Amino acid sequence: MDAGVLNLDTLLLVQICVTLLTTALLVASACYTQSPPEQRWWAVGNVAVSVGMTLGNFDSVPVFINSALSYGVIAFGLALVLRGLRVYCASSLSWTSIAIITAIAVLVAAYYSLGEPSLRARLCFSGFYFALLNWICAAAVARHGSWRVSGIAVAGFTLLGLALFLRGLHMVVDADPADDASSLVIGLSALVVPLAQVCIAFGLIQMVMWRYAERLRRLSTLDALTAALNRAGLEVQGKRMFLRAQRAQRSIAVIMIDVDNFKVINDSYGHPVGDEVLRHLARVVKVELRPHDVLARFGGEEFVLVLDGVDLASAVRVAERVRARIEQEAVSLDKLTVNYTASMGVVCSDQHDYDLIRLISAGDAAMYEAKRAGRNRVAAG
Ligand SMILES: Nc1nc2c(ncn2[C@@H]2O[C@H](COP(=O)(O)OP(=O)(O)OP(=O)(O)O)[C@@H](O)[C@H]2O)c(=O)[nH]1
Repeated sequence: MDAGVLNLDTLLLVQICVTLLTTALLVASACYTQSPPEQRWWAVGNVAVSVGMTLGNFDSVPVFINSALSYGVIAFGLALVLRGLRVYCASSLSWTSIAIITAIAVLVAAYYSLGEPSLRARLCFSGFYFALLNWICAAAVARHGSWRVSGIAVAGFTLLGLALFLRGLHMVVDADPADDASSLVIGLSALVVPLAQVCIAFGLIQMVMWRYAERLRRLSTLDALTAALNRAGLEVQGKRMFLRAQRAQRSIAVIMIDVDNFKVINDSYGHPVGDEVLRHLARVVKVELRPHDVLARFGGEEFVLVLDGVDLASAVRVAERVRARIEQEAVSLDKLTVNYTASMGVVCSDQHDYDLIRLISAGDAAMYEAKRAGRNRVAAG
């Protein structure tokens, strides 16, 4: 296939249009008021790459501008994209590193355009250098998180790097750098580059959307006041825990916790203090939790604690520890100090089978037993 069939000028135009479109896509999504910082780096980085590519395609401007300056701006843009990726991966890229990445591009391109002019050397360098930067971007994302989330972006950066690398390699091997139009490799890479750019833009937006959806999903299962699970979260995680425990024939215990005379606390000190009591209770219980245990706010001032692989006697000991800590620790808010207590009902799958709903209602009954017996105590059911 002759590269002329691919019409190099048209492909170049397509490449610039796609760069502008993907830039617009990234800028538009970054304009959303709560856009994460990485998205803004990607948008600014893409703008810089677009500007650099446009500068590089002006034949009428001095050679320093269409080589050194345009290469510098493209490298700067890629470094900003890399910074965004590092921010996404909870890390960063210093301004010194960004300056070094940019300076290398400017200096080498300036050397081959002003010092020792060589179009071939300049094109080789740009192919290899930009390929390397894209592969560093691919590696930064690939190391972090799952392929389902970042696979498209990694593929895009890898593909773009490969197209640029082949372009550079082609210049080393046999091309006449002044005669791009006759080269199949150049034509094909001009076709692959916009494809990879679209891949990268969609991949980056997908990464952010996925994280956003994850955050919403997590928030929808959490109680906003105490950060314990809410009932929806308990249903999902509790069921999973029960299935795991049943399969492994492990006992599972449920502790129902209810603040004593909470209405009196609210009425005497006000709702903000009542809220602080609930937050305090959740904090105290969380200290006792192992990573796979679950705490949920069941309603008002009632909490459920599900302990995996724990028998009734051990669960009673945990409940007793939590009860004692609650009794000892005072809650302070706005110069007010309040002491409160809680009653607890403890039940275990050994006595009541592997059924979350049944265990919760049996635990509730045991907890009311504790209330009837005088509150501030633990009752086993
Ligand atoms: N501050 C605050 N109060 C809440 C919240 N949810 C429910 N309540 C209050 O919790 C109180 C529960 O009162 P009751 O059901 O009578 O229970 P109690 O006073 O703790 O009495 P016993 O359980 O018998 O010890 C009610 O006054 C509700 O308004 C909340 O999120 N914050």
